[in-house]
Amino acid sequence: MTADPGTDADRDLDQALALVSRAPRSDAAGGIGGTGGTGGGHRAAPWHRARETSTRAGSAVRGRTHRVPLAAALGEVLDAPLDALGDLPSFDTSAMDGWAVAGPGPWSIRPGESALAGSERPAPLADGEAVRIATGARIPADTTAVIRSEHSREAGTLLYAERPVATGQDIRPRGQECRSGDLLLPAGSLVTPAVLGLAAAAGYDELTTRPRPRVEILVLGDELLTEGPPHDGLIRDALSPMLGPWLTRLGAEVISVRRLGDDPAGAEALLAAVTGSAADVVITTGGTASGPVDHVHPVLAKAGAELLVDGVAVRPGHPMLLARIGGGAAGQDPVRHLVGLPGNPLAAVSGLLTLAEPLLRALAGRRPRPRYVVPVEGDVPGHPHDTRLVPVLLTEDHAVPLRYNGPAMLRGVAAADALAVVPPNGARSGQELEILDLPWASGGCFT
Ligand SMILES: Nc1nc2c(c(=O)[nH]1)N[C@H]1C(S)=C(S)[C@@H](COP(=O)(O)OP(=O)(O)OC[C@H]3O[C@@H](n4cnc5c(N)ncnc54)[C@H](O)[C@@H]3O)O[C@H]1N2
Ligand code: MOO
Repeated sequence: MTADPGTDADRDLDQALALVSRAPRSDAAGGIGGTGGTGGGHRAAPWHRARETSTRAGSAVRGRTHRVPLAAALGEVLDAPLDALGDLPSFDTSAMDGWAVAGPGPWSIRPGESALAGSERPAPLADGEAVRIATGARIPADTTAVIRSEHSREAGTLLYAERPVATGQDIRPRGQECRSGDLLLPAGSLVTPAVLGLAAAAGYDELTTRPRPRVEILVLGDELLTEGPPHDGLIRDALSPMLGPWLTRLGAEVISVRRLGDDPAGAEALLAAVTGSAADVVITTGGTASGPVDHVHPVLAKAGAELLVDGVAVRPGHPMLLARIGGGAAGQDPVRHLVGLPGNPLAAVSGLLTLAEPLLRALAGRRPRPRYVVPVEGDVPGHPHDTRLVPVLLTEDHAVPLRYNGPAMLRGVAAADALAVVPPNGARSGQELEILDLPWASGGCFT
């Protein structure tokens, strides 16, 4: 933020800045975040608690719903149960290529006729009769069994079984998988490719789902180049190319990515987004600490935002924050959240996994990701008070920490499968560490 504001709006913002720099940071989150300053103080939220707060914040928002064609529902969550619209299979079906037979053999072959999948139902079988049938074809009335072609022998007009024949064998009876009205999947299920297949098999053309949370990304900073090598104290913007696709992989709909300067116009644009964005979540990068032009906190104060998390006891990324805007006393205004990611690129990744991911999952109606642990290979140094998130490669049975894991570095995480959660004071070789999979490594890419 620069001095010498020219307009009323600039002056307002400047006053807000002055207010915030005099007063201790809001503690409105009931002690969740703390006064923080740059967020790394002793009142920063413990890492697990910050994630829980984020999940709770997302779960508290009444979700939107929409009805969409099957393909558009992929990666969203069902808002209504998936009930069987009819019986499945909807008719008695042959499970094998072979013969439909009635009664004990040998059977006389019905000449010139085959029951094929999708074709009309053949005439009922008389006792002692056999008709050629294909997998998926409708079973003629009065059939007692299907005999696989490789278990049968034709001799002239007669058919012989080469194995004992059990009544009902290789017939899939109508309703074997479900009866009309059965619950196939409860509301809250994630629409995976398998769910799309099931929904189609059950006859659905559309599904009612929770839409993806809309995200707007605001990259703050004057020192950022959009092309070419870094020069003259200017650096490349590493976050714009990374965050959009990453958030998409986390299940968000990214509606815009904008760069804002550190000048009053940038602060005004930030305020406008905080108070009026069409997004459910505004994600900012940079400007979270206490530098002379760090204006995220002052803008949030001016917008009357509630700081739910203001600093997290995690390295890198401790100045990250989560704020709630709107909602009103009676909950009449739309609720929007802001996740403030620190500008250092690995610190931004840390904030993405700590605050943005749990928030987005909850807003999308998804359950928190299951926790799992893997033994670490080698001792890992810890921070005396804070959790560390360390990029790791996953082998069959170990997490192998990677070098180049400093807050300003992406070299480690770019080669990583996951981040390991290292408790305060570090971990001994073989100790089990919680693992946060990166979305492309965990196979969740269809979202
Ligand atoms: N007095 C203190 N200063 C700082 C503290 C502190 O506790 N006390 N914390 C440090 C830590 S830790 C972090 S993390 C950063 C957070 O800083 P900000 O969120 O305010 O971010 P900036 O100051 O804007 O930038 C920090 C750093 O990151 C670079 N950056 C910013 N945006 C991008 C981008 N899009 N692509 C690549 N690199 C980016 C920026 O140039 C700076 O080098 O604060 C410390 N300071
Ligand atoms: O939180 Mo900062 O990430 O240590 O650079």
